[in-house]
Amino acid sequence: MSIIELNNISVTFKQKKEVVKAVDGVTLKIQRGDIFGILGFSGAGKSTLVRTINLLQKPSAGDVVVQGTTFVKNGQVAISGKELQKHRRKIGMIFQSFNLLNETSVLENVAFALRHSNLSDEEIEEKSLRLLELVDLKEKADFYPSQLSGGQKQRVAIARALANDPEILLSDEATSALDPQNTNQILDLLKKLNKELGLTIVLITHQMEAVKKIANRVAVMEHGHLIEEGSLKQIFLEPKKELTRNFVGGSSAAISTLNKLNLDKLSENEAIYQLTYSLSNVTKSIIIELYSKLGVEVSMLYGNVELLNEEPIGTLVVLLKGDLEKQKAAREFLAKENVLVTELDERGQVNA
Ligand SMILES: Nc1ncnc2c1ncn2[C@@H]1O[C@H](COP(=O)(O)OP(=O)(O)OP(=O)(O)O)[C@@H](O)[C@H]1O
Repeated sequence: MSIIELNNISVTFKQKKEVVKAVDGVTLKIQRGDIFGILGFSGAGKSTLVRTINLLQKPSAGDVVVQGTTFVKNGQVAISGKELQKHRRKIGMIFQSFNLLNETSVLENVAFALRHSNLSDEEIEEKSLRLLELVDLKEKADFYPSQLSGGQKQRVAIARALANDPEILLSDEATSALDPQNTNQILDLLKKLNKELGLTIVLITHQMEAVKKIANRVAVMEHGHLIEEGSLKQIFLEPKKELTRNFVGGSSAAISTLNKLNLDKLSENEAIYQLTYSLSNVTKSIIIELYSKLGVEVSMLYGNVELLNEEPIGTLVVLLKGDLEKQKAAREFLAKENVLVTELDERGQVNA
């Protein structure tokens, strides 16, 4: 049984005369132990959708079932306030803005989440320190949030979110305000918590890099709709929708490399492609064959191999030189070899 089931969820906001359908008929099943990435640009409806899981947002229509308990049936709340409160404690949540209490210490921030527990003051302190140790921040227990870096603040927020031993953690753009180094540390921590505690994580983000690093399943949202869903590998290597291709194409490292190269405008016989492929599917030296079989000249602009759920995935950005016919033959050859081909412009943006 899925740990989270959203069935045909819609959320409508009415503002004066305007009606905004923030979420439109989304059905989603999340399995226990998943790190489920929900990817989409700002305004796609990700936060609104995820807030229906703990009923911070009541859906206008649809069903919400969490850990086997029906919270909402046909758009109607189906659980008492008291029961909901009990269940909510088992659903941790972290945000882009950390939402810490600035007037209290790090330790008290975590302890605050335990104020309704049956633990004694001593036990609360002990547990809060244990949680801070889990996020590697025990030595900052007596500090105040203003004395911490963004990454450290997010770690306090994570410790607080784990205080009531939740099985689910909702992460709403938790790394969006952080620099790349802190982002990586937080993502590593989330992965560790998933592995060690079996925590199911719903990761809302507009950053493909975050999804790539830790998610095992991915859904893509656009204009309130869920437009695509699959395993990380499916989304990465076989994206079906234009928007998904855009997220996958033009990886941020490739874009930054291309910008540094500062290439001139491409001529008619030139094209830049991002090639993405699983190393286990592509064994031939495709680049050599492009030249030897098809007579297409290839310049390498960027290359990288990374692990996606332990599977090595290659990303190359190449400049191909050849007339239109050769370019077409090259694309067909690559597609036949299980290589995802995305055309980029000279700045690394996806050419629609
Ligand atoms: N309380 C609200 N009242 C009115 N409109 C809202 C409300 N909350 C969200 N919206 C609208 O619903 C749509 C989806 O917003 P939502 O915050 O869910 O998107 P998102 O994908 O999470 O983007 P972001 O990352 O920018 O928050 C937007 O058009 C937003 O303006």
